[in-house]
Formats: sequence, structure tokens, C-alpha cells
Amino acid sequence: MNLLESIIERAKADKQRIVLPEGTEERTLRAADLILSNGIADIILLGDEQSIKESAKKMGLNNIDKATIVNPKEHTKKKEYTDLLVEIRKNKGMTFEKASSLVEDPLYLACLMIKNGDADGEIAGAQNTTGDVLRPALQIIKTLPGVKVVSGAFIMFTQTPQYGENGILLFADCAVMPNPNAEELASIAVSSAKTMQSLVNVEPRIAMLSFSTKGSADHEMVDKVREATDLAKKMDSNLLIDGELQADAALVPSVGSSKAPGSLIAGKANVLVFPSLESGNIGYKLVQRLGNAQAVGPVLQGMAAPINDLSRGCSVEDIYNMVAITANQAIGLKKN
Ligand SMILES: CC(C)(COP(=O)(O)OP(=O)(O)OC[C@H]1O[C@@H](n2cnc3c(N)ncnc32)[C@H](O)[C@@H]1OP(=O)(O)O)[C@@H](O)C(=O)NCCC(=O)NCCS
Ligand SMILES: CC(=O)OP(=O)(O)O
Repeated sequence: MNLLESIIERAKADKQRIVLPEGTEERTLRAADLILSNGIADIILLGDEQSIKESAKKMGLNNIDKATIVNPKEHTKKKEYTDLLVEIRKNKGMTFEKASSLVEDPLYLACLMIKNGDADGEIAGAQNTTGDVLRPALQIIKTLPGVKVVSGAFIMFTQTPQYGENGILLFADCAVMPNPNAEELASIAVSSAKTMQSLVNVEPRIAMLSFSTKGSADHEMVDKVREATDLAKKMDSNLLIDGELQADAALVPSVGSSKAPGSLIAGKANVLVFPSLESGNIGYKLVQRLGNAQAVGPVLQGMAAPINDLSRGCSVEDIYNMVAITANQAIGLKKN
């Protein structure tokens, strides 16, 4: 059984309630239909019931009837969620009027359902930008205790089995923090190790990427990566991590041993931590599109409940896989 198949089997064995705020979006509806048909999760679709049912009928989707459909404009818990939002954001100037309008926004409503215990996880982003998906999640769900920074990782299924874990690598941060400082970058490395361990089930070997390997260049951007590597080791002394490393030194054994002799990670990395969002987001899309890799994510790490984003360029299969991953995260969080 391959990795995605085992993630799907775990989701089936302990069905979670996953809310899809983009309930009227075509790829989302098709993915929801498959999820329901295969019994992977209980699905909550947000949107107007009549238009969802009409669209499903036009598309020949026969399983949408098994979903719970909630209309953000008129739902029974509107007052309860409005009060909850005011309570959570009262120190940020949230008024009842503002909250009662925000609870009609599917992206806010989905987070409030999770916060209130009415859903276990959310996946959105086929239609909405990452910023719009993330903002309500950061405001309402917030970070896990002890974690300051939410970041986004991609599980990359590459065509190059000689690299990473039989071709599988984790890339981060590809989605959230535009310009992390050294401490934030260290925190991204620690969260990425946890994601690799919990979802891919292999020991993470983390390379902190740069345009320099072990002092080959001298620049403040290189200093940041070096400092982040040291801080990550302090945050978790068991981490297998090294930096700063260039991508070739991180991945290719012969280059790793010549540029970073003695490194336990060079040439063997399976987690690549990029120095900024610019490099991470561009990097994953290049490997996905030019290298024909399957990019599953962004899996958000460090959030107190499983909320995940999608690329607006996602396929039905991407949404289907991300629902299963979100369900696995929910199962993991309930166990801890
Ligand atoms: C994530 C993002 C939306 C947050 O920025 P923002 O909307 O300006 O929001 P703010 O900085 O005002 O922060 C809003 C809240 O989130 C928190 N926050 C912001 N970034 C955070 C992070 N990475 N981790 C944890 N909390 C974070 C803030 O502390 C703030 O909390 P508060 O309101 O309770 O005080 C923004 O950084 C962003 O757009 N990032 C890039 C996303 C993107 O386009 N990615 C590429 C495609 S995947
Ligand atoms: C993750 C990502 O890059 O999302 P989008 O393509 O929607 O901007």
C-alpha cells in the first residue's frame, strides 16, 4: 500500500467531519462526491442547498445527498457562533454587528464550527486565496500550545526515487510566512519534522536551505539560516538537522560529501526548509510543474485544529487527498 492509500485507509477507519466552505465550487463538489462514495469522511458543505443540489444533479453526482449542507446566510447556530466570535476577538475590537456579518462568510463559519466542536477539520482554497483562507483560521483557531508560527508544507511525490525517502520529500514553508526571522524559521523546521513523522511516518532528516553551503558565501541571509539551524537544535535536541546547505548538497550524496564533508544530512535530506516563502512557493511549483511531481498540500502545520489550504490550481484528486490528510491530522490531534 502506498503512502496516500494508507492515509486514506486511516481516514476511513475513524471517520471525521470535514467542512468544505467552497461548497458550490465544481472541483470541490466532485471531490466531496468521491469522498462520500468511498466513505472517507463525513462532509459538511457550506452554501445554498438548492444550488448545491442542482449543480450536483447536473454533474451526475449521486452521493452529495449524504453530505450535510449548511447555508451560511440562514443557519440555526448563527447567534451562538456570533457570540463565540465576539468572545474570541473582543480584545481586537470585534463588535456584535461585525461578527454577525462575518459568520455569514463561509471561511469564518467553517472555523467557528470547528472551534465550537461541530466539525473536526476544514479544507478550502480552490477558489479563495491562501491569505483569505488563513486569516480566519489564525484569528479563531490559532496555534497549538507552545507553537508561535503556522506554516505550510507540501508532501512532494517526485519522479526521482534516488532522493529523499524513495522520491518523497517534505518542502516548507511554501504557503504562509513571507519573510521568517531566524526564530520563526527554526520553528518551521521543528513543525516540518513533526509533519514528516506523523504523515509520512519516516524519520525526518532536515536540510536548512540557502544559496551557500557551510560558509561558501557570506551574507546576512546565510547568517539567518545558520542561526535558525542552531535555534532548531535547541528547540528539539533530537532533530536530525543541518544547515546552511544548498539544494544540491542537501540531496545528492556526492555533492553533499564534497561540499559538506561529515554532515549527517547532506546528500540524505528528506525535509527541505526554504529560507523564505518566495523560495519555498516558487520551488515547489517548479518541481511540481517542470519535474512532474505530485504536490500534496499545503498542509498547515502548527495550527490548533486541522485547517488546510489548496492551490487554486488544484485538481479534484488534490482536494480528495487533502480531505484524507485533514482527517488524519484530526485523528492525530484527538489522540494527543
Ligand atoms: C498569513 C497572512 C494571511 C497573515 O497576514 P495578515 O492578514 O496581514 O494578518 P495579520 O498579520 O494582521 O495577522 C492576523 C493574525 O494572525 C496571526 N498570524 C499571522 N501570521 C501568523 C503565522 N504565520 N503564525 C501564527 N499566527 C500568525 C497574527 O498574530 C494575528 O493574530 P491576532 O489578530 O490574534 O493578533 C499573510 O502573512 C499572508 O498573506 N501570507 C502569504 C500567504 C500567501 O499568499 N501564500 C502564497 C500562496 S500559498
Ligand atoms: C499554495 C499556493 O501557492 O496557492 P495558490 O496557487 O492558490 O496561490
